[in-house]
Amino acid sequence: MSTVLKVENLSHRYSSAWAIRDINFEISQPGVIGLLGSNGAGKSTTMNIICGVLNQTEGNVIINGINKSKDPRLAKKQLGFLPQTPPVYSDFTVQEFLTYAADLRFIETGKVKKAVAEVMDRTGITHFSSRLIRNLSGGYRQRVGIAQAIIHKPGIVVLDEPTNGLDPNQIIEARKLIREIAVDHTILLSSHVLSEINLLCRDIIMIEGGRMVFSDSMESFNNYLQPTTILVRMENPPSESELSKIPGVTKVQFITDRQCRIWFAENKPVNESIIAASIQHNWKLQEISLEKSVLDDVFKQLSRQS
Ligand SMILES: Nc1ncnc2c1ncn2[C@@H]1O[C@H](COP(=O)(O)OP(=O)(O)OP(=O)(O)O)[C@@H](O)[C@H]1O
Repeated sequence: MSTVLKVENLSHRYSSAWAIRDINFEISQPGVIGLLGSNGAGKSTTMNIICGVLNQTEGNVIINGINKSKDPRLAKKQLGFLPQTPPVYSDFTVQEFLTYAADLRFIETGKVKKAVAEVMDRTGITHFSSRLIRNLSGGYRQRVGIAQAIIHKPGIVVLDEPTNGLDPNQIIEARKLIREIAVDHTILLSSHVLSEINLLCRDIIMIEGGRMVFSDSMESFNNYLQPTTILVRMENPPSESELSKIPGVTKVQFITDRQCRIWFAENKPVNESIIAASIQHNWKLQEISLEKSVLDDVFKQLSRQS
């Protein structure tokens, strides 16, 4: 399948410091690709460059074979963008705003009406077509934001933290819509929340401190996450110091009277030793489960390796 987006040696320097250095990746088929990074990692800078809002200091962005620096207008035609704050005008109705967006995206005048109707249907906002955007809920405003990003049927859609600021129900709805759109679009979606990327994305690109530290399938990322702690619940638990004596245990912390979290040395889970000790001392084990690394630990591990 042909490459939809290629990012080559991308670096950007704001006045005082480098925000991103040497980012490289290639995306070639429909689906959602996650751009994961903590706050300040460089996600927005990368996305703003890809979408032509910012010019990179070094490197290339090639969209559907078109180099963004050489032919920005044609490159932009291949791309839809929803920035962190939806670029919607509160005093426009949904229909007026999308008609305006169609114009900005160079859709031929005779085809605008149909494009607006189609995209409202696709994003589930037809019933609000005459409503002022200022009177829409955050979730529907976000739908309008997504609609303007796909109205011209671009090859790639870039969504910068699209579920940020939405309530839990709106988040579920937004994810559903993103999955639907991903059936025939390639979506690059940023988030600082691993679980969000995990739920939505086929592949993951992770940046930290402006550098790319991981790029592979979500499946191999999940395999990479090693368990580092065990959550244990016992009806008759021993003291913290007694648990700490089990070989391999590095730290014990009680969360409630009967539940504790146990840390162990890297790659050496101590679950079997805990089960054996519980039987021996009648601690009455009720629950034991391995917990995978928290995102901060993953960032640290991957950053160290790069
Ligand atoms: N206009 C700017 N001028 C100077 N430095 C900037 C500017 N915009 C961003 N930066 C810096 O560049 C780095 C990357 O910022 P960026 O906004 O791309 O990160 P991010 O991963 O999108 O973070 P967030 O999730 O908080 O938006 C940060 O250190 C940030 O402080």
